[in-house]
Amino acid sequence: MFAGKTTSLLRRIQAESNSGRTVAVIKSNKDTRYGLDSIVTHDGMKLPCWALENLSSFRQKIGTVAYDQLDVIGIDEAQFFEDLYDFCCEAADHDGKTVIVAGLDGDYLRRSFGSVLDIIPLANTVMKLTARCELCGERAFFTLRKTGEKQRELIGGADVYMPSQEVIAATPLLKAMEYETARPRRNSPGEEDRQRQRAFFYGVIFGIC
Ligand SMILES: Nc1ncnc2c1ncn2[C@@H]1O[C@H](COP(=O)(O)OP(=O)(O)O)[C@@H](O)[C@H]1O
Ligand SMILES: Cc1cn([C@H]2C[C@H](O)[C@@H](COP(=O)(O)O)O2)c(=O)[nH]c1=O
Repeated sequence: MFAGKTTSLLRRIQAESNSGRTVAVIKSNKDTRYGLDSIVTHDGMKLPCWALENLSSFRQKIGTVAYDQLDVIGIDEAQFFEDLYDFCCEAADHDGKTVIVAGLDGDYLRRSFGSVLDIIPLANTVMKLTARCELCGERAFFTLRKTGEKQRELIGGADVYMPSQEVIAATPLLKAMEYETARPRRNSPGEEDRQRQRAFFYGVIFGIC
C-alpha cells in the first residue's frame, strides 16, 4: 500500500482518455473509504468509477452499447475480485479491450492476495511498485498491519496499515519496533528529523496497540 498503484492507474487512464480513447474505471465496492462514486489516491487525486461487487456484472451495469464502445478498462483494488482472471481474458482476448489492473499481489502476511498473481501470464507488462518504510525510510515492499485483526480482507488506510521493509513485514508491530530500534543508524542529512518523527510515531502506535 502507499506505493502509488492508484496514482499510476489514474495517470494511465487519463493519458488514454487524452489521446481520444474511451475509458472506464472499476473498483471493488468493498472499499468504501472514499465513497463509491470515485477512485481516490491517498493524496487526493480522483476519477469517477464503477464500484462493483464482481467484474462479471460490469457489462450489464454499463450497458452493452457503452461496453462495446470502450477501448480501455481500468481495475483498481483487483485483489478483491474473485472473477478477475475470467474478466481480463474475456475483455482483452475476446472483446479487444486494453485492460489496466492495479492491486496488491500479497496481503499483510505476504500471502498471495486474490487472483492478482494469476493474471500475470496474461499481461504484456507488469510493474511492481514500492513505498517507503515508515519505520526506517528505506524501500518498502510489503504492508504491515498495525492492528491485531487476523482476517485477510480488512479495509483501511494509514490507520490500519503502513508500508514496511522486507525483514519486518510479517512480524507483530512490537517486534518491528524492537528490530528498528536495534538497527545501526546511518548518519545522513535529515536523519535527526526522521528519528524525531519516528519517536513520535512509536508513541502513537503504542497508543493504538
Ligand atoms: N503513510 C502514508 N499515509 C498517507 N499517504 C501516503 C503515505 N505514504 C505515501 N502516501 C501518499 O500516497 C501516495 C500514493 O497513493 P496511492 O496511489 O493511492 O497508493 P496505493 O494505491 O499504492 O495505495 C504517495 O504518492 C504519497 O503521496
Ligand atoms: C495489506 C492488506 C490490505 N487490505 C486492504 C486495505 C485497503 O483497503 C486495500 C489496499 O488499498 P491500497 O489501494 O493499496 O491503498 O486492501 C486487506 O484487506 N488486507 C491486507 O492484508
